[in-house]
Amino acid sequence: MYHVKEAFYTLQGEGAQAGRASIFCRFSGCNLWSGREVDRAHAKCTFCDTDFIGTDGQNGGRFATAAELAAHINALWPKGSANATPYVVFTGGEPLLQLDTPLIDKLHQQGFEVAVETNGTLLPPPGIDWLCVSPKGSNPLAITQGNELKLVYPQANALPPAFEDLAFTHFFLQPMDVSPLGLQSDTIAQATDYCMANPQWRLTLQIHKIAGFD
Ligand SMILES: C[S@@+](CC[C@H](N)C(=O)[O-])C[C@H]1O[C@@H](n2cnc3c(N)ncnc32)[C@H](O)[C@@H]1O
Ligand SMILES: Nc1nc2[nH]cc(C(=O)O)c2c(=O)[nH]1
Ligand code: SF4
Ligand SMILES: [Mg+2]
Repeated sequence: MYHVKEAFYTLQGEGAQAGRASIFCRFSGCNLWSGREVDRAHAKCTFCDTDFIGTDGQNGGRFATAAELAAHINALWPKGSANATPYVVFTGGEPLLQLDTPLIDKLHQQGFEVAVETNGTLLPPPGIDWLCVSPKGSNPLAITQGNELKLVYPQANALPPAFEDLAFTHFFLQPMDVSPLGLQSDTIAQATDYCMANPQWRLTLQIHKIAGFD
């Protein structure tokens, strides 16, 4: 049984694929936080910007089989876009708690490229077409290679030099959005300064928040 918080058609807002039309499938649940505000301060990941509890979001629900969830995702992709490769981004919560080979296979059969946004602490199933790893504090990485490493910045226990020799094609700093924490801090300026001083790193901004879409 797959538990999906929400699923929607939008543009990828982050990283090297920013601007690309995408179905986002947000799985429920995470291994680093319960998702409850009362637990945030003591969680293994404390700055999350996302509600991933339950299955009550837009197009959310419980799906008994890979075929059912793949069909649900396929129905959200616009018809008559024959020159674009359909693209689905699995996120969460932590998608590697639920994403499996049968679901990836079904999506490939339907012509989709499959992307994943993960905290990197769990091993992925084979067949993922675009893997984005976003380390969280001192939580050990199980994944040390992929397409992009997207580090939320700054994090006291996850400094960029700890990651810069890993086998990723792209290295991004994403300024921490501290508004979910009720804080104010110029993390965009801090990330900008770091990328200018350390050119291996590129700045990525969350364009969906700037532009005002999901
Ligand atoms: C909500 S997470 C879900 C996927 C996975 N659990 C992970 O952490 O990568 C999606 C993306 O949002 C990023 N993110 C979460 N909270 C953020 C924040 N407050 N500011 C900037 N990026 C954030 C994560 O690092 C990750 O790249
Ligand atoms: N537009 C848009 N792009 C995104 N890229 C990563 C997101 C995520 O929450 O994983 C996200 C999201 O929530 N919305
Ligand atoms: S690991 Fe990802 S989903 Fe889980 S709490 Fe952290 S940012 Fe949110
Ligand atoms: Mg998000």
